[in-house]
Amino acid sequence: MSATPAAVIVAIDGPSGTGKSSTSKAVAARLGLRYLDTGAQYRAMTWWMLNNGIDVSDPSEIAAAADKPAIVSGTDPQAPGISADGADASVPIRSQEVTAAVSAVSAVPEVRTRITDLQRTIAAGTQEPGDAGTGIVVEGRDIGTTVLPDADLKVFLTASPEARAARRSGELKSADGKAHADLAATQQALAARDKADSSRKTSPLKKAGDAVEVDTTELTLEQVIECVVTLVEKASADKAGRMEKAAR
Ligand SMILES: Nc1ncnc2c1ncn2[C@@H]1O[C@H](COP(=O)(O)OP(=O)(O)OP(=O)(O)O)[C@@H](O)[C@H]1O
Ligand SMILES: Nc1ccn([C@H]2C[C@H](O)[C@@H](COP(=O)(O)O)O2)c(=O)n1
Repeated sequence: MSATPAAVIVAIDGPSGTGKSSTSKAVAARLGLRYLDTGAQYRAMTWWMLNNGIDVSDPSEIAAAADKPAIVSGTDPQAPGISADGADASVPIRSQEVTAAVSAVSAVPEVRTRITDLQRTIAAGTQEPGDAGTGIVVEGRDIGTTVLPDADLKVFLTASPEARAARRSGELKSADGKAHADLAATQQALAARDKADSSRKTSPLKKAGDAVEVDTTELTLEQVIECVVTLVEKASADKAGRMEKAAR
């Protein structure tokens, strides 16, 4: 008889616009797992700094302020939510101003240490009663390499620059109601953010050696979700099998 599925820790990394958030939320909702958007945490830190007069072009000012705001992330995949010092940050963290500054803020080691500690506490489930021993899907840039190197499953999503820009400008179009977002400008902005995120010294965007790479360029979102659900179910069954064997 097969073992009951085990609670799993899933790391989903990749560049911007590859589908990490959409996929992670849907997979977590389907499998009854918690969900953590780590990009939202870096964005909330950036938003707080912009609102509190921190010069985000000065790494030493960023470092000195890194331990100041209380960043609280929800883990419900249907309504994750995020706040900074008690203020709801869910909407403003998606502004152009925050997007333009977040790579600089997230490159500062003191910021990364602070946010990484938070991420590990949330993943361990020790923050909220009832979370301990429950699984989670954590998405970001360095989850498989640095934050949760012992994750039960690591997935690295990719997509061509053209596909990613088309997805993003579709999003911008629906947000501002204008007929066309500038595709070339969107592609350029994505490339600049990828370059900054993958070339920083501390914990850059990188595929973990043991991650499963999924190229989403030619896949619909639903196909990507199906693919990752299958990978998670297998990782969960394998883990349950190992636990059962160890208990014998
Ligand atoms: N396979 C896909 N096919 C078509 N559209 C997709 C696919 N995956 C995601 N999308 C769409 O692309 C957009 C970006 O997706 P999403 O926000 O999930 O990417 P992301 O990797 O989390 O980006 P970021 O790191 O910038 O937050 C969304 O509008 C989403 O619906
Ligand atoms: N684990 C992570 C997650 C995010 N970041 C930084 C780099 C991104 O450009 C930025 C915003 O992320 P997004 O909301 O676009 O997923 O946050 C990081 O450094 N490490």
